[in-house]
Amino acid sequence: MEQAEIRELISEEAVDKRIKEMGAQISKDYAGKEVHLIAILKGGVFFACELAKRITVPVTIDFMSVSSYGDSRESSGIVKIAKDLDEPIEDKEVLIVEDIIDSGKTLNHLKPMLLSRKPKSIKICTLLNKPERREVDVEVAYTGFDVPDEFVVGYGLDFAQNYRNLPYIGVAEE
Ligand SMILES: O=P(O)(O)OC[C@H]1O[C@H](OP(=O)(O)OP(=O)(O)O)[C@H](O)[C@@H]1O
Ligand SMILES: Nc1nc2[nH]cnc2c(=O)[nH]1
Ligand SMILES: [Mg+2]
Repeated sequence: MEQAEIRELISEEAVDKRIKEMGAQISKDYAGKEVHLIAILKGGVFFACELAKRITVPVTIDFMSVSSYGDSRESSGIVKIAKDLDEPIEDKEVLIVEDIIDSGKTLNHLKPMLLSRKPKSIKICTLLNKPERREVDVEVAYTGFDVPDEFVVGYGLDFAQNYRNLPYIGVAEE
């Protein structure tokens, strides 16, 4: 495995605290409704599971596998769907859950595709957002943290498939 130095950017405590706040906000916004989480594999799953535990309205969850980075630090620009959802989303209040929005290409591709399946509503929730790198516009309803233009790892985010299991957010130094 390629070794990288990991510098802590956001501590485990800060991430956990922010996820609790996001869960409380989502519970308030979806009061009286059910929320259907769509976790984007692989990275989004770690955050989605923690977030789901902090939401107090009824929650269902489904998974979709989309990947454009492969083992690289740069997006290939080609968004590959490796696994589709198991369930239809028609008439559901859908919340797409991502670990990071970087260029925006993944969600720019995914959102119209999911909208064509006629959900009642569709919103995006991301743990991390990298605004400096945005190439296409994406409307984000819930953001955990804005991060600088550095390659971050941990909490689901990988570098060549490693480091997803770190309980904090770090930067993989060159
Ligand atoms: O805004 P973008 O530039 O499209 O980048 C964001 C996407 O990149 C990462 O996925 P990746 O392709 O690395 O797949 P993975 O979650 O399986 O690692 C991340 O989980 C987002 O889905
Ligand atoms: N691990 C990781 N994956 C990404 N995908 C898009 N941006 C990033 C990033 O900064 N880190
Ligand atoms: Mg990745």
